[in-house]
Amino acid sequence: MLSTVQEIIGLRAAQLYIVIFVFITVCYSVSCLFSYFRPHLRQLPGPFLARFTRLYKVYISLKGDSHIEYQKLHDKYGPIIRTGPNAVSIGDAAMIPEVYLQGSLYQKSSYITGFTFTIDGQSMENIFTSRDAAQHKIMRSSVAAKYSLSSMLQLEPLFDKCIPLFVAHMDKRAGTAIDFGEWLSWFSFDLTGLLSFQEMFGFMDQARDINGAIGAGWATMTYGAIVGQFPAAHKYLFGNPTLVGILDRIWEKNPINMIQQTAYAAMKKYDLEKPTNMRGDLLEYLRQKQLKDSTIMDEREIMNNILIFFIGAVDTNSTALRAIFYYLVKTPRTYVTLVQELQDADAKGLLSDVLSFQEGQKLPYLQACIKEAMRMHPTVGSPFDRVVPKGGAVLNGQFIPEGTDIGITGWVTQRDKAVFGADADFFRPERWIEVDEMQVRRMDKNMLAFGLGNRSCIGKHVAMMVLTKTVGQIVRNFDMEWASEKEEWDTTCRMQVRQTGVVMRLTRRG
Ligand code: HEM
Repeated sequence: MLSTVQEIIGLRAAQLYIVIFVFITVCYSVSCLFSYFRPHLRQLPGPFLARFTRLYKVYISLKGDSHIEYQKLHDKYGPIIRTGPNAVSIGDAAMIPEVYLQGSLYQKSSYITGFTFTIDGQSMENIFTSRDAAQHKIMRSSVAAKYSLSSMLQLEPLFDKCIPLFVAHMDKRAGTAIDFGEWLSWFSFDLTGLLSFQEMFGFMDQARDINGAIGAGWATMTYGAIVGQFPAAHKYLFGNPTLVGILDRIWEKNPINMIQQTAYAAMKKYDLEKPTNMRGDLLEYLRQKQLKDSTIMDEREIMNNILIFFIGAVDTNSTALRAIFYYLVKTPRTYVTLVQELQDADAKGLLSDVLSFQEGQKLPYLQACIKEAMRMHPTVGSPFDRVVPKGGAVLNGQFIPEGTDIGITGWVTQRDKAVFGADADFFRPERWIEVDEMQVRRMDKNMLAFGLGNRSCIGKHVAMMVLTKTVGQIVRNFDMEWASEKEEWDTTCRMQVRQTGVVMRLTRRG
């Protein structure tokens, strides 16, 4: 083909390559120039490179510090900045209601494209990735009841099986320095298995990342963060069932396979045993739903829901737990206060052997520590992008054209000194307790830890149960100290902000 073209136009190979290169360079430069001058966006401040190309966002994603970068950018350029040819970041919580609280008016942008799963040879949208308002509504409402608070309380006996196991593992290692951050990941994976289909994977028992599942989950985050900038590429990469099929055969032990295979085995077991007691796990709910109406919940949809439960829960819960323990240990005064609250409640006979969720909810300092750590370290580090609807929007007096990706990150709004006070950069749980309701509401309006609106976190109740019960039970039993040679942890943002180097020493309290 190439040689025919050469013959026709009479060029040598080298000359032809130069022509192709020049042609592509000119096209790319022209499209960059168009991007730069995009009406209404060109007057917005922001980093120079971002005006031309999406590669700026890829660059800060790969650098791994976008959670910090967005803070710096807003400090430098103000509340509305241009972060891409067609992307804007907002740094003022006053604009949260416009972007996130208008039902489905502002649809999710394509930043989540890379997070679809291939199930039985078919690439499927899920609750997190769906950008079609009607499809998302059906998906979300079909499982909403299971994620409700009352339904989540049925899961409590499963927590009470897993948390004592975690405590026992900590007992075995008491007095030695351990990578507590890793342990939280292993605990979270095992717990999620129990809540999903009553099976633990054995991460805690083996004290290792089985099949490299947690590491591979992180690689998926990196893939998602980059492909989110070039969503059209996804269908040729991990959104391509043929490619995924080949990879699955070469790499049998990949984590999604591992979860799927364990889930299929658990489904078979469930069907065989036909349990009549209310087990409370997600699989039971989905199977029962399917029995009532298999058009809403077919076999693939069951697996889709199980996978999103895992992807939604494992890393987010462990990241939040790491943040809470880190800030408590690094601010010893707060650790002592929390121990005192737990001991006082214990002395009054208010606590069960394994702290119940309801008991934990009645401990104001515990709840304040959780909220404050999630303020200091929101799990998601990049803005949750939405698309400006038809007709455009006026934000802070600035017209933003329709089709623009627009987003806000909690890493900016949750450190706003005008709202949280001059000490907003410090962990101080008391800020949630010592003020009146009006100030709490004011601070809550800046909080994006679980997102807001119709795309906010559906798993918030599960998460609050994990955090309340786990933190309460560990702090109740152990003293903890920082045992890393390094003074600080390391944080890397690939959409989620993961921490490494959380080395601690736990000592059983007498
Ligand atoms: C501390 C733990 C957690 C944090 C901080 C967290 C955070 C978030 C945030 C910020 C969003 C909104 C993203 C956006 O607007 O684009 C979200 C959505 C979501 N989360 Fe969580 N999450 C946590 C735990 C969980 C758990 C335990 C589950 C499942 C059991 C879960 C499942 C989901 C799902 C399915 C969505 C998508 C909802 C939708 O688009 O309708 N999350 N989460």
